[in-house]
Amino acid sequence: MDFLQVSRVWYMFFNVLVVVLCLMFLKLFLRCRIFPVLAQKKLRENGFIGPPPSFPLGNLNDMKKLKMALVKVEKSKSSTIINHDIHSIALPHFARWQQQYGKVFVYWLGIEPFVYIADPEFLSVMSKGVMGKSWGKPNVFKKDREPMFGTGLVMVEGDDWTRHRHIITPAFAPLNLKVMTNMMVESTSNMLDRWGKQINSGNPEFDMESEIIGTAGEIIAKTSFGVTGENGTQVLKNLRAVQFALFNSNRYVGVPFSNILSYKQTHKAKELGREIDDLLLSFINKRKRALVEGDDQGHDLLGMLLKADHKGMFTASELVDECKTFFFAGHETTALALTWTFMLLAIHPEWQNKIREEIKQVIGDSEIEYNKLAGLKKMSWVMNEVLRLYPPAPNAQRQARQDIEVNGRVIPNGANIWIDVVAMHHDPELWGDDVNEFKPERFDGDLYGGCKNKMGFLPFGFGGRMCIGRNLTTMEYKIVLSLVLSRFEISVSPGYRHSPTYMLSLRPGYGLPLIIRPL
Ligand code: HEM
Repeated sequence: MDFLQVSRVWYMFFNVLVVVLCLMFLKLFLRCRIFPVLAQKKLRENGFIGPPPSFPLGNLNDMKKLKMALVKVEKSKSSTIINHDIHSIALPHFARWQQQYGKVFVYWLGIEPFVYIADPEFLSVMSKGVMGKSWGKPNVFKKDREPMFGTGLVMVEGDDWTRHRHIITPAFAPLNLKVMTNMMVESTSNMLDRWGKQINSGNPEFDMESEIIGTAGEIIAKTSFGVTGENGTQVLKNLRAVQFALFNSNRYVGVPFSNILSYKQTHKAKELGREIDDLLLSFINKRKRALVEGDDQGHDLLGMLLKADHKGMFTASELVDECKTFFFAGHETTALALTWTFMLLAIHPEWQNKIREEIKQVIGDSEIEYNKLAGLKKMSWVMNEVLRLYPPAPNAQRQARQDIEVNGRVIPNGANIWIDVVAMHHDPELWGDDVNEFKPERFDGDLYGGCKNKMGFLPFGFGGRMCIGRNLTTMEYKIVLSLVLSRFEISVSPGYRHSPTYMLSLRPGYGLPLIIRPL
């Protein structure tokens, strides 16, 4: 090849490279600038306005500033005040924007538009025309939370969602849950014995949040995939570490190339995710072999799925994703429902007594039996009231996979939807003037607690995608609460600082120190 030929090849290569780079740049420009501008125009034409976004952060900076301002105000306040009017404390940006733009508006996470909804009437009309399988889950979260949920039930869409939901639903049937009673009693009793020892040694103060999260983690690992012992500890450790890497950091979800900015955490979460997958996969394979040999005694959700799944409806990796999903969707939510319950009962000893009385009547001195739990009616009111005031899942999310018309306005295909459950649960127009008071009796004979619109009370979401684990949660809630209140009385420690904080879920910002005394 002479010099002329070589330089011609280089010239062509260079030209191709320039074209490829230009195409890549064009694609990027379209995705990051043109499409968001077009989406904003379309939303505005349909009457959806909101705080003006900037490029590339959207409204993330405003959110941060409002949060910082709140932290300053909070620091100047007395720490002893426990106020249940928490919307502007936990979600100050939404509270502020609601005052300016009403109960439906648009805000931006980076280049992703979110239609914010705190109006149950709007929500009701919007969701009427869309079936469970036709809803999307925001792609931006799907990608971000891949190590936690993979393509499990929380994230899957379309016909795949119908298939997953259809296979999984029977695993949560009452007969299957019944056999988990002993697993829950055992883990809770171990925790209470530990408390007894600590109290006897002269220290009656406990951080209830971490106590309950530890026990709920153990319970969900046992009831979901039967993991105990050393394997169980390792899986639990990794699962928590993934969550920590993803959510205890200041990440810019929705901002182009944000993964590079938070490369360390994202990479760590992915690595841990892969380790969890390997651990669970080896565990699942072992269980599959045991099942074939007629030797699987697992009364957990995985056991139910494996038994129902003998025709191979789920692949091994789908089973792994479902196990992770059960853990992440079910562990902290249940733990937080209990944690907030203990806070509320600690400041309302009269309700501790009422429930204790009910436990005596319904369960007496006998062992806890699944069939008796339904008789704990007042406890159900308390659970509902806690989920209303402090919903562990403070929002529900969707993504439109088609244009959706709501009262003549169109939510365009691709727009994300953010339903603010905390706002609706604290809206005096829906609940009346006593909206921010702890009044479990509002649920006496009324599943919606007197809310003026049934879509205004959504602790477990709505429509076909409503939480599949709500019966499991109710069972665990009642078992743990019955065992704790039968042995102990609780009060708030002077060290408690009331600061409900949004961190994917709604949790106490500084833990929940409580004083526990044997009865
Ligand atoms: C207090 C406890 C719990 C709360 C507050 C809660 C709340 C929620 C909410 C708000 C949703 C979204 C619904 C929607 O988008 O409309 C959901 C979905 C889901 N939850 Fe729960 N949950 C709890 C416990 C559990 C438990 C114990 C499990 C399983 C072990 C579980 C598994 C799931 C799954 C798999 C989904 C996705 C359902 C689907 O998209 O088809 N949850 N939950």
